[in-house]
Amino acid sequence: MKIAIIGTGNLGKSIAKGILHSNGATTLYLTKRDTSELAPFEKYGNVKLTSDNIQAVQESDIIIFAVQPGHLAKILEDIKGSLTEKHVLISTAAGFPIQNMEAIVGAHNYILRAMPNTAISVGKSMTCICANAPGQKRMDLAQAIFDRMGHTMAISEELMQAATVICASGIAFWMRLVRATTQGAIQLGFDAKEAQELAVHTCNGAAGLLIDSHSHPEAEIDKVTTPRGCTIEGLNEMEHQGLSSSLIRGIVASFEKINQIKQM
Ligand SMILES: NC(=O)C1=CN([C@@H]2O[C@H](COP(=O)(O)OP(=O)(O)OC[C@H]3O[C@@H](n4cnc5c(N)ncnc54)[C@H](O)[C@@H]3O)[C@@H](O)[C@H]2O)C=CC1
Ligand SMILES: O=C(O)[C@@H]1CCC=N1
Repeated sequence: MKIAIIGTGNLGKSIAKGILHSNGATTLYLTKRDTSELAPFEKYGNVKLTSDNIQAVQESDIIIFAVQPGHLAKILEDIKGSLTEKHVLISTAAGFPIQNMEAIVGAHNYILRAMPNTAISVGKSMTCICANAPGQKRMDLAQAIFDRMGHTMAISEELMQAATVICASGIAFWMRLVRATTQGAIQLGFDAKEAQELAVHTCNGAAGLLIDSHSHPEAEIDKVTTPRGCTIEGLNEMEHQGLSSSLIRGIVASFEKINQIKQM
């Protein structure tokens, strides 16, 4: 599989690492206006670095656009003359609708949007994907690529903004919860390194319980909460302080913001 990542910044580098660690590409083009920062990728034999987007497109089958939304239209204009029927276009640009891509390159192309998160670099991204009508024929291919780097879900485009908040911004939200747990553990006597280890692996275990058993969080909570015990005491105090409410309000605020700053 010949893949190009157009615009290898924060997310593009994470995707590149995920593809390389999952052996997901025979050739991987990474483009950036100044490629010097991408030098660490040169150690991989199948990686080619270039600032020439047209060359990367011509020599690849799957094109992943990981540029800021404001740069995408110009790049699509630049490369549209090099597109052939083999190309599958996948954009990660938040808030740049498929319709706008179609208006530039043509609605006959396979056009998809993917919203991975930065955990793609360690093969654990939650990636939501949607496609235009022709692109539906390439959904399986796109899901196969991103499934190698985590978990995927096909969604309708109208939910892409919500998916961005829950999955992409969600990494930051979960990090803050882990940090708060770590701070609590330090207050209880663990050193910072131990505290983070405890927090991270407990978080991983909680997610693992839900992923493997498909059970409901409250069912797992019921198994832990001894009547008159310490867990329910802590949980109820967290809720008195607004834990669930603050998370939900934060998610809604994030969603309102993304709808203000993005086009769709
Ligand atoms: N899923 C996620 O977790 C996240 C997604 N995003 C979305 O992903 C996209 C990329 O975000 P970041 O990686 O944070 O941005 P970034 O600014 O770090 O990376 C974009 C890269 O594109 C390069 N670039 C700009 N114009 C170019 C051109 N003409 N040719 C080649 N390269 C060019 C820039 O030099 C830069 O390195 C954005 O649309 C953003 O909305 C952003 C952050 C997180
Ligand atoms: O914070 C943001 O606006 C971008 C989109 C999703 C993650 N980062």
